[in-house]
Amino acid sequence: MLVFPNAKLNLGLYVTGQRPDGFRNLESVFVPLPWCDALEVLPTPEGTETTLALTGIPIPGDPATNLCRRAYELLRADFNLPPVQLHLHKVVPIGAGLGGGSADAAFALRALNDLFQLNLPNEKLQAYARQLGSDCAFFVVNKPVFAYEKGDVFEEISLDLTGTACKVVYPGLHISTAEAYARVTAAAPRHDLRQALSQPLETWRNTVSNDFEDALTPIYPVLGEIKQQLYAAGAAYASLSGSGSAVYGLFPGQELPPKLELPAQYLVWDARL
Ligand SMILES: C[C@@](CO)(OP(=O)(O)O)[C@H](O)COP(=O)(O)OP(=O)(O)OC[C@H]1O[C@@H](n2ccc(N)nc2=O)[C@H](O)[C@@H]1O
Ligand SMILES: Nc1ncnc2c1ncn2[C@@H]1O[C@H](COP(=O)(O)OP(=O)(O)O)[C@@H](O)[C@H]1O
Repeated sequence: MLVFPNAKLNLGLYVTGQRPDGFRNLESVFVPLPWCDALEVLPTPEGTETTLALTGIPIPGDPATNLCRRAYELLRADFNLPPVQLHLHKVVPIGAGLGGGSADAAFALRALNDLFQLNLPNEKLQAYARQLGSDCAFFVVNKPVFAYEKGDVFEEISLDLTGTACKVVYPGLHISTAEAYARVTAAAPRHDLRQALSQPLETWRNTVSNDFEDALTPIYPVLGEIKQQLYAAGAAYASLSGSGSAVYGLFPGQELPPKLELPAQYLVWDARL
C-alpha cells in the first residue's frame, strides 16, 4: 500500500496556558498542505523482521524511533500484526512547523488499519495518534479544523482555501518544537481565530498572528525577512507555520505565487492549495 502523507499549515496560533501534564494549551487552525512524503507499507512473511527503509531528506535521530515505526509498534501491541516492510521517502522538511513527522505517523496508522482490515474508526485512530504526538491526530481526518487543548482536540471549521496560490519557504533552520514552546509566554488569545478567519483573507494580516513568530523572530531575524519578502511580492497574508522555521504566503487570485530571490539552499514549495 502506497500513501502520501501531506504537511499542514497553521493559520494563527495562540499559546493560551500551561497544563498540569507539562504541555501547553493552544488555539490554532490547521489546514492540509499538499506537500507530501511517500510511505509504502507491505506485509512480509511471518518469521521475517519488520524493516524501515529511509530515502530522501535525512531524518535526524535513531531510525528505531522513527514515527512510522512507532505507529506500527503501537498497533502491533494491540492487534498482533504480522511483520511489515516500511519505506518512507522524506520530502517535507523536518523541524519546519509543517507537521511532516506527525503526518507520517498518522498515515502509517491509517495504512495499517486499511491493509490489515482492523476497521478502527477515526476516533480510535485519533486516540492512537495522540500517543505519538500532539499534532498527529489532525492527519487522521485531514480537513481544516480549529484545534485546541494540546492541539489534539478539534472543532470543524468551514474554511475553504482550495485553489489559493501558496508559497512556503523553509530557510533550513531546524527549530525544535520544545525549544520554541519554552520561548513563549502563555496568554489569553488576542482574537477569536474562528471569527477572524471567517473575514476576508486580506484582513487576516491585522488579526491573525502566531505567538511563536513573535517569540522566535528576534532570535532568528531571517524569519521576519522572509515574511517581508512575501508581503513585498504581493502576499495577502504571510506567517510562520507552527513553531517554524517554514514561513508561508497566500496569494489569492493568482495562478501561482511570484518568484522570489532566495538563497539557493532554501527549500521552496510553490503551488495552489
Ligand atoms: C507547535 C505545533 C503547532 O501545530 O506544531 P509544529 O510546529 O511542531 O509543527 C504543535 O503544537 C507541536 O506538536 P508536535 O510536534 O506533535 O509536538 P509533540 O511531539 O507532542 O511535543 C513536542 C514538545 O513540544 C512541547 N509541546 C507540544 C505541544 C503542546 N501542546 N505543548 C507543548 O508544550 C512539549 O515540550 C513537547 O515535549
Ligand atoms: N518520519 C519522520 N519524519 C520527520 N521527523 C521525524 C520522523 N520520525 C521522527 N521524527 C523526529 O521528529 C522531529 C520533527 O518532526 P516534524 O514533524 O518533521 O517537525 P515539526 O515538529 O517542526 O512539524 C525530528 O526531530 C525527527 O527526528
